[in-house]
Amino acid sequence: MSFTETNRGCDFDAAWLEKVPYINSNPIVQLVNSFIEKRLPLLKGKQRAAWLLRAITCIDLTTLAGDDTSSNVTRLCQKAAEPLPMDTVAALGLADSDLVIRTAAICVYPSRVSDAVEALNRMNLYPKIGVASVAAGFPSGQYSLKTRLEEIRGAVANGATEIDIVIDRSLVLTKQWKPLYDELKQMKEACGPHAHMKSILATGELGSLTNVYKASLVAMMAGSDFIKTSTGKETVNATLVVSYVMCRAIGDYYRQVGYKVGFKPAGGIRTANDALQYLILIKEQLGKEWLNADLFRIGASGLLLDIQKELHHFATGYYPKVNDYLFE
Ligand SMILES: O=C[C@H](O)COP(=O)(O)O
Repeated sequence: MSFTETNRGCDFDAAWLEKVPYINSNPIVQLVNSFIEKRLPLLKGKQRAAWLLRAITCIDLTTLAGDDTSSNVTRLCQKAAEPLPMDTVAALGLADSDLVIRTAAICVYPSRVSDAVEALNRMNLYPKIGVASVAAGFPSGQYSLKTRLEEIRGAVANGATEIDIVIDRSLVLTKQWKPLYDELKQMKEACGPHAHMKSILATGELGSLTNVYKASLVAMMAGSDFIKTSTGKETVNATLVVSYVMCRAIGDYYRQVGYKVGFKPAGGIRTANDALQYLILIKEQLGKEWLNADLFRIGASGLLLDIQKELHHFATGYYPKVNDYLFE
């Protein structure tokens, strides 16, 4: 990953938000289902394998558990560096190629950032593999702004290269768009000039698709480098329908303001098919240029195993059993 100073924000535009029409979910559900049903079966054989490899390079490999320790964070970093077993890499014909398959980043709690930085440094992969820290009172956002900002600064000081902040959903539910913008501007400032800010909207708690669209716009106006669906801790996490709405907002923002903002679905993405559906959606909505780790991430703790199994089967004709992974 390259880290350049980013400035994707613009002034708060209340008139733009007022013009946003009511967004009805029914036609979007039908539209999304119909194009995914058509496109997904068309991805077969080598093309499907290539898309799965692409998906791996866009994963923010995540552990966000109360029992995380330096050991499991170290193992996560090793997985991020070598997400596919050697025999799969060899069978795919990638062993001698220049193509290095790694995940884009790992994603951890703020107190595990130093462990991740140390582990990646030992492999000379920091910051080639990014260290994303959740912050700002993850997952609820229900803390004072002061402590939320301090948490961001602390994670950056410990070496986080990306900060996944959560928004205060109460500001959306009470339509306080300008206060939301002001908070997010301060969070972006707390990230400093190098750490990228991903804004988690927690769409499952925003009440309506219209709110999802408006919150997406406000997060982008405030300078977010990415907008992200969910923490993985809400009752409803990433869905294709909210992703469609967020991608519409990203496309509209790009046409109006001129900045490309990234998209990160997260929460409950577990299978190769789940991942491919998001890739199809992004390509359809935003175009091929968004299909890389600078503009697209998948936040997932449990997706890699399913992709590993499918690629192994594709390359060798053998479906590994769970036991095959026990001693990795
Ligand atoms: O940001 C990433 C999410 O917390 C991951 O959610 P997951 O554990 O459901 O994959």
